Amino acid sequence: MAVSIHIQRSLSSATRQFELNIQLDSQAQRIALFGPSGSGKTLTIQAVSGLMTPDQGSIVVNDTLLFCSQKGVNLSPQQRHLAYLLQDYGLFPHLTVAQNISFGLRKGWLNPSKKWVPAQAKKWIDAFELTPILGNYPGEISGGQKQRTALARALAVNPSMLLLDEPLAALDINLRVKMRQELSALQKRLGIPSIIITHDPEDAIVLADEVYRIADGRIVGRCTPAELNHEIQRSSEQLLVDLQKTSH
Ligand SMILES: Nc1ncnc2c1ncn2[C@@H]1O[C@H](COP(=O)(O)OP(=O)(O)OP(=O)(O)O)[C@@H](O)[C@H]1O
Repeated sequence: MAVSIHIQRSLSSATRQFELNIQLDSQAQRIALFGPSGSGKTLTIQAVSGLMTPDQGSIVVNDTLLFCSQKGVNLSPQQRHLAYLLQDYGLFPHLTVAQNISFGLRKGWLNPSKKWVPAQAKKWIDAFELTPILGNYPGEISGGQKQRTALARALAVNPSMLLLDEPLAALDINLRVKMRQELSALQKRLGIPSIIITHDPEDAIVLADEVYRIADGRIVGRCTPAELNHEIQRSSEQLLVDLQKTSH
């Protein structure tokens, strides 16, 4: 994948001002934006998906110009053909699992009927073993099933890229480890490019080929997952040494 993000956006509320200034060029298939809460991860991924319009700059994904302030280009989220998996999965609570998955494939504005399952959706329902819960509502299924439902909905429209916003944050620790491995296997199987945003180093290590650090609205560094892993291990060893020192 080739991604080029060069964007600026100023945001101000009554109490604070935030400057987003992202400069990123990558050829990696799987990218992680890794940084603390409030660093600008969501704003960046929203700009790529078309949900937030930068004040200026450009965004190119695989030779397609998605946004360019100079040329007056700003494709709608639908025109961008990207799948955006939200942190809380964004499932419609009043629609069944089957209806949620079929939602993006419906023709017209009406909700999909409870019986209609298009072929593109069927493929993902089988892949994620969702058949037994097709008639259930989001409130009646587990966290892992919600995530698989949201993924099936995102993938059913045949996107050219997958945008993942803290995809594991809502899961408990055991399920998180399992779903991280499942997601990694899925990335490899599909070969679909992805951008994941996360504050969890484990996500970045397992789900990316290239890690971009983000802080205060800027990209402040780049490393490989192996380098990040090494750094995390070193700092936890150091923490252990410090703890031993203070306990003597
Ligand atoms: N409409 C807005 N007006 C003013 N400030 C905003 C607005 N939207 C976002 N911000 C600020 O921009 C900053 C970056 O927000 P963003 O949601 O991108 O952070 P994040 O890195 O995704 O954080 P988290 O991991 O907590 O989701 C935050 O400090 C936030 O308060």
